[in-house]
Amino acid sequence: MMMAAEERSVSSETTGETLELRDIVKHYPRPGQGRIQVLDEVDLDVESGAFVSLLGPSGCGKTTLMNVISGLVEPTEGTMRRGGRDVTPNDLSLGYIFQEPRLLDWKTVAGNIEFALEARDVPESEWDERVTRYLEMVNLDTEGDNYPTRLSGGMKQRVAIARALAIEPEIILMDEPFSSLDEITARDLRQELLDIWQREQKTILFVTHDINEAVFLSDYLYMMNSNGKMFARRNIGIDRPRQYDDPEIAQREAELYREFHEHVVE
Ligand SMILES: Nc1ncnc2c1ncn2[C@@H]1O[C@H](COP(=O)(O)OP(=O)(O)OP(=O)(O)O)[C@@H](O)[C@H]1O
Repeated sequence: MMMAAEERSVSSETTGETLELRDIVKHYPRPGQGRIQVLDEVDLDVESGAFVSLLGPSGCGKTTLMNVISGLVEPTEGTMRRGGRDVTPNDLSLGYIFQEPRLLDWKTVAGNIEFALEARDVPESEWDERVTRYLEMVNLDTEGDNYPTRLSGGMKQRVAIARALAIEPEIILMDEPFSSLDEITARDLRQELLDIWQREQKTILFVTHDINEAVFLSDYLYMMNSNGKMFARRNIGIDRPRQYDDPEIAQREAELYREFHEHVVE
């Protein structure tokens, strides 16, 4: 049943403290033009245990914002806080999944996961158990000795998800992870992702420009305009488990699309 957006609290299990971004500004130098502003005083709350989506038109600064959270990009201004304290990306337990799987083709599937575990200083004695556990979780337990070049696009993205989960992060950043896949595969993976999110009680921040995807997946979503300004935070307010063909999904998508369209400067 749909509830008024403002009435619904976020997630059934919130286990920790909210990550709060405040007044994040990012300027990039632009040769011959001084600089461009990509993020304009962005505020964002990622509540622990929540599935949060970030929706915005191409080039508005979504990836830049994810990179600020992960530490790949230094913000020009702004703060990240958690539990009343300033935090840096190094204080956060983060996994990052990109649009492309970014696997190492010369390593096996298991080797790719071990590579990530080694980089995070996970003791080698734990590698086998983690590789097995997370490959099973994404239904690839028979592929550990295979090489990425022999896998389909959907299977590669599953490996990328297993690799991110294997380091057991608290927060998973996902930047349009399913946008290069066909819709059938993407639907399967979205469902798997939701199953994992609920079972493992992860916090997910998910970038997309697909409103239907955001509505299907999220507890709440943020909307950005082309000028890098965050103009709305909206609860989805549809009970889980959700079905793609549920008219409530289509109705919420239409409402949010109208609002998004009104604000996005083309
Ligand atoms: N390192 C950089 N140096 C200069 N400009 C950059 C840099 N990275 C991104 N930009 C510019 O910042 C703007 C925002 O880019 P960003 O990748 O964050 O947008 P996005 O919303 O993720 O786009 P998309 O949806 O197409 O992936 C773009 O105009 C881009 O050209």
